[in-house]
Amino acid sequence: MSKNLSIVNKDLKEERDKINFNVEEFTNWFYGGAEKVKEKKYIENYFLSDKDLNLELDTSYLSYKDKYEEAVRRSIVVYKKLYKLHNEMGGTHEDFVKIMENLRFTMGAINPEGNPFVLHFSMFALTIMNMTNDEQKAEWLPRIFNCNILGTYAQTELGHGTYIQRLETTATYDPKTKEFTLNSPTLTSYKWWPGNLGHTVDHAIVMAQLYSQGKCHGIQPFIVQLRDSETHKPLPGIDIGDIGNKVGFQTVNNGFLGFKNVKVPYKNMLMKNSKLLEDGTFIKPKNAKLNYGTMVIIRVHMIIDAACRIAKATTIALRYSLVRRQSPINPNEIEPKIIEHITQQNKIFPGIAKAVVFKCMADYLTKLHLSITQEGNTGNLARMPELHALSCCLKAVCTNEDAKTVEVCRLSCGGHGFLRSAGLDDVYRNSTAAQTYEGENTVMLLQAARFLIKSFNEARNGGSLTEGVKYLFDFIGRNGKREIFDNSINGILRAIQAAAAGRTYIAWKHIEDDKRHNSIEVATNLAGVHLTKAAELHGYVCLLQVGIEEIEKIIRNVSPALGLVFKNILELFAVDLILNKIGDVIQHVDISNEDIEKLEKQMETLFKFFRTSAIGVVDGFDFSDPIIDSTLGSYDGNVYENLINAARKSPLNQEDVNRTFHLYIKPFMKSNL
Ligand SMILES: CCCCCCCC/C=C\CCCCCCCCCCCCCC(=O)SCCNC(=O)CCNC(=O)[C@H](O)C(C)(C)COP(=O)(O)OP(=O)(O)OC[C@H]1O[C@@H](n2cnc3c(N)ncnc32)[C@H](O)[C@@H]1OP(=O)(O)O
Ligand SMILES: Cc1cc2nc3c(=O)[nH]c(=O)nc-3n(C[C@H](O)[C@H](O)[C@H](O)COP(=O)(O)OP(=O)(O)OC[C@H]3O[C@@H](n4cnc5c(N)ncnc54)[C@H](O)[C@@H]3O)c2cc1C
Repeated sequence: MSKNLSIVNKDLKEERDKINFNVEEFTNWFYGGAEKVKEKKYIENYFLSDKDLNLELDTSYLSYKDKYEEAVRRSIVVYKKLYKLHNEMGGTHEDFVKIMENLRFTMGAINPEGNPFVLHFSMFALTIMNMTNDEQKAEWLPRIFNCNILGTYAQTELGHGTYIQRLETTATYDPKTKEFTLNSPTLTSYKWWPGNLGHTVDHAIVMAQLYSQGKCHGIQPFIVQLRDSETHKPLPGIDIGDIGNKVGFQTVNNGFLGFKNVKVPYKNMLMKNSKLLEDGTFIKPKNAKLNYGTMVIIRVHMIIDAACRIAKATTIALRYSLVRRQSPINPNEIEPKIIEHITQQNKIFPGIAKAVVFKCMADYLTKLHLSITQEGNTGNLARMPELHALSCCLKAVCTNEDAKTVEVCRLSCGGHGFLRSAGLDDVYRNSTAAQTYEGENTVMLLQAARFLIKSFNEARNGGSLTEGVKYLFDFIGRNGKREIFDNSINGILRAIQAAAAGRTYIAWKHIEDDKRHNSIEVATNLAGVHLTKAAELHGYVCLLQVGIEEIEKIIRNVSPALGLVFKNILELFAVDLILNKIGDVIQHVDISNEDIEKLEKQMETLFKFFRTSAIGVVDGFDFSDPIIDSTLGSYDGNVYENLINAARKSPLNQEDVNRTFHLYIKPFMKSNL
């Protein structure tokens, strides 16, 4: 399934013949074991081989409306099959999640501009699973699971996305009727952005300010029916629609929603955390931020999405760079594969390393999330802020890197990279959307910085710190002296830690100085640029630290040949990182010009070693051709044939003379102006 049967381009074959490790072993690591790879391939093939999907149709040429309708049609084909497969597998919840997780990437090939049901199968279902009491679970989960109702997560409004405390939608409780009345009191209170809301779903989790007994109790989640179950017409008092064309996500059907005196029964307020008694008495949750839980889960999931987008983009860029020839390096020699230009290696190899390190981080964060959630279920919420800060920080750093890397990959494919058929445009659009949704990245970094500043104060006062920020103690312990650089992987980690701690100190000092003339909030705002830089550096510390720990474990468990590749990848990530952050490092680390030159030389040596392994690693990401969906990145490397074949499918090429010639061009040419 994953390899097509055409003859492989000879340059690419020659590269593959030189691979000196077992690609399958790498694939098994990337997907969590041979069994999981088998499962992934089976699920992929199960869906993608279905002729009813009509994947031959290039939806990018369709109109906005036709794109949406085709996306809905294809999704229904997929979801019907999903339920069939789920039954065949045994029908457990774990089976369902297994299929969903594999389907995430397959879905990208089926609906490249987004899935009109994604919110139902993620945020809507997860919110009901995690924020309801037992009765509510019993009422809603079967209907959600069977898709008798379809839902989304409606939080963001026209006026507020970031500062959710100031959302304006109101839900006013009347104990006499035991109902809430939902209203959108202003234009800016209209819900705006929720995925699948426009014309697809009939229910939503609505985040609204709860008013009871004359008081506002902050934002709470409500499950609200929006459309009639038979006719799909908006229910009375509901003003709903699609928000229109966007930079990407064209078929996600993001919508707007206004309420005018919409009645919602008492039982529809999600009551796992906050509670409202029938008489209208409000009972606060143990931690008000528990209502932000679904966002945390999705931020954790977004790290693996970023890793996979980078993996896909680098696969395309590298395969293309191994078959494209241009510009002789020695004037009298034949034109080399463009990968021989060292600048091309510099564009692509660090990206491949990032995909691997981000995957390590995604695994780590998923385990951490599970363990902190289990603690939470026993009533221990102590580590919630740590998870919140870490997930915000890494969501921002990984999606920023993702968007940057995908764009560099596009540039590395020259002109052909600008073609839609190269397959990089949808990846880029999804990457850049991820920089904004689930928390705008600057805002996410500022949340992480809050945690850093708190930890810094804790460290100064001799308190205790969580594992991930213990490096702040080292900085304080050095008492103003700089960290001495040593050119080992741990030396690089210590240098990045020193830079992160140093920048945290600068931000902290900025706040302390400004506090003398301003409120703490104003002082914090004035230190904002330093705070975001500190949080970003902290994100890189986490990535490198987890990368080192995880890759050391991996090396102990894989063959020596693959172990060397992992070592090479880790060093590539580390050296690329320190060279990119050298300005911050110089400020806080005793590093000489010779050290920097050595690092630059080391990078060249690392490239040389990675030159032969790179194709094995990207093949090991194991994207099948339908998933890679790229004229430049297919397994066979027949890029020129692919390009001309794709061009011939342009709707304009289906006739040799377009009617505009007779309608406009010819009369214009004959008019003598
Ligand atoms: C059919 C059934 C199927 C079921 C199967 C399910 C299986 C699923 C399998 C896989 C699913 C994965 C699928 C993944 C695909 C996902 C695709 C998604 C597509 C797109 C979705 C996009 C969705 C959205 O965008 S939704 C909207 C998101 N909105 C935001 O992110 C808003 C950002 N703003 C905020 O989060 C907050 O406003 C804030 C955190 C920035 C600030 O909040 P605040 O004002 O209330 O706080 P303060 O600034 O006053 O105080 C900060 C204080 O609070 C602490 N804090 C904040 N948040 C938390 C938290 N979450 N936990 C703990 N603590 C928190 C913080 O630490 C600060 O503490 P201090 O001590 O410093 O005060
Ligand atoms: C593709 C996509 C899908 C989405 N899907 C959903 C969905 O399903 N459900 C849903 O509810 N929402 C959804 N959203 C909304 C999304 O979560 C918000 O757009 C996002 O949280 C950012 O909020 P905002 O639009 O209010 O930006 P703003 O907060 O207005 O940001 C504008 C600028 O102001 C800056 N800024 C704002 N506050 C601060 C601050 N405190 N400090 C410093 N700078 C600040 C930001 O950094 C940014 O540069 C989606 C958005 C997109 C793009």
